[in-house]
Amino acid sequence: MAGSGSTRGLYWLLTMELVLVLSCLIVGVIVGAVIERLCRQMHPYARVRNIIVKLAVAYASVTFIIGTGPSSHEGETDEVEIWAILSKVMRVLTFAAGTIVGAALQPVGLTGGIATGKSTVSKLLQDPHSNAADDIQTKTEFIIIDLDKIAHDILLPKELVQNDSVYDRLVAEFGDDILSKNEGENCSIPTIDRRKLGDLVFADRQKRRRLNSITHPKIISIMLKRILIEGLRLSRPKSDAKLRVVCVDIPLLYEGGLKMRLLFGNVIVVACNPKLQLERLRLRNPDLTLEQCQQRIASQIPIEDKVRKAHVILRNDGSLKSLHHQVRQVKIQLSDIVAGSQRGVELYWLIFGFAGLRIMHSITTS
Ligand SMILES: CC(C)(COP(=O)(O)OP(=O)(O)OC[C@H]1O[C@@H](n2cnc3c(N)ncnc32)[C@H](O)[C@@H]1O)[C@@H](O)C(=O)NCCC(=O)NCCS
Ligand SMILES: Nc1ncnc2c1ncn2[C@@H]1O[C@H](COP(=O)(O)OP(=O)(O)OP(=O)(O)O)[C@@H](O)[C@H]1O
Repeated sequence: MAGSGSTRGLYWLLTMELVLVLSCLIVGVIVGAVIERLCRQMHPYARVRNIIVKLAVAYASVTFIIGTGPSSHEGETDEVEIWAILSKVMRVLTFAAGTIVGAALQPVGLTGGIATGKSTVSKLLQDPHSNAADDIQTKTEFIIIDLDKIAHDILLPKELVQNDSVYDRLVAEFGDDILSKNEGENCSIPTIDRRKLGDLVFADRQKRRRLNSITHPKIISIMLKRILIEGLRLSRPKSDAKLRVVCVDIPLLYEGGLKMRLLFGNVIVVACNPKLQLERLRLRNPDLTLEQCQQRIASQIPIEDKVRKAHVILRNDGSLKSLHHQVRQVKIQLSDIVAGSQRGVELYWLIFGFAGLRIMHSITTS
C-alpha cells in the first residue's frame, strides 16, 4: 500500500512538473511575440530602449520561474536538491525556447483587393535588384509566403500532397461537377478545375462560406508552419543577408478577423481605385465575364476599408515605375523596423544568462 502511495505521489509530481514546463513554453511564446512586436513598434534603431525592455523582461521572467515550483531546503537529500535544480533548468529552457518561437512569429501581412497588385508587389519585394543602394536594406532578405499558391496546392488529390489535401472533402461537398474532364498531369485522378469551382462559389455566398470553412483552416496551419520555418531560418542555407523579413501575401487578411489582425503586426495594403481594379482584373482574366469580375470584387471587403486599417499603403493607381519606387521606400521602412528590434540583444540569450547566474548563485549558497 505504501509503495502504491509513493508511486502515485511520484506520478503526481511528474504531472505537475510537465504542466509547469508546458506552461513555461506557452507563456514564453506569448512573451517572445509581445516583446518582439513592442520592439518593432518603437522608433527604428531604438536599440538602447530595446535592450532595456528585453533586460527587464528577462530578469523578471527568470526571477519568477526560479522562484516557483519545487525548491531545495536546508537538510534535504542530494536527490531532492538535484531534482529542484533540474526542474528550474527545464522550465527556464522551455521558456527561452518559447520566446524564440514567439519572436519568430512576426510576419508582415501583404493584402489588398483582388487584382490590385499584391503579386506584383511580392515580386518587387523579393527582387534584390529593386533595392536602393542602402547599407541595411541590401542586407535584408524578403521572404514571401504566397497563400494563393498554398490554396492551389491543397486542391490537389492526396496522392500528390498527402495530408494537406482537401480534394476529397471538396468533391464530397460540391460534387463531381468541379472536376476537370482531363486527368491530372502527374496523377491518374481528375483534378479540381479552379475555374469551375470559382464560378460556383463567387456566384453564391453560402457556397463560398462552405469552401472557406474547408480550405481556410488548412491554409492557416500551413501558413503558420511556413512562418515559423522561415522566421527561425530553418528553410535554406544561410544567405548573406543579416536581416530577414517574412511577408505573407494574404488576400483575405482583414476578412480573417481578429486572429489574423493579432498575428500581423505590420500590414501593407496594395490599393487602386475600383475602376482600375475592374479594368486590371478583366485584362488579366479575359475568360471571366463582366458580371463574374464584379462578383469576385464584391466578395471581399471594399478596398478603402482595408486602406483605413493599413499600417503601410501602396497606391497602385499609376505606372509600374511609380509602384517600384514606392516598394523601394517600403523596403527601407521594413528593414529599419526589423533592424531596430533584431539588432537589440536577444531576449532568449538574456534569459539563459540570468538563469545560469541565478542557478549558480543558489547552488553556491545552499
Ligand atoms: C475559388 C478558387 C478555386 C478560384 O481559383 P482561381 O485560380 O480562379 O483564383 P485564385 O486562387 O488565383 O484567386 C484570385 C484571387 O481571388 C480572391 N479570392 C480567392 N478565394 C477567395 C474567397 N474565398 N473569397 C474572396 N476572395 C477570394 C483573392 O483575392 C485571390 O487573390 C480559389 O481561389 C480558392 O480555392 N479559394 C479558396 C481559398 C482562399 O480563400 N484563397 C485565398 C487565399 S487565402
Ligand atoms: N501599376 C500597374 N500598371 C499596370 N498594370 C499593373 C500594375 N500593377 C499591376 N498590374 C497588372 O494588374 C494585374 C493584377 O495584378 P496582380 O496579379 O499583381 O494583382 P493581385 O492583387 O496579386 O491579384 P489577385 O488578388 O488575383 O492575386 C496583373 O495583370 C498585373 O500585371
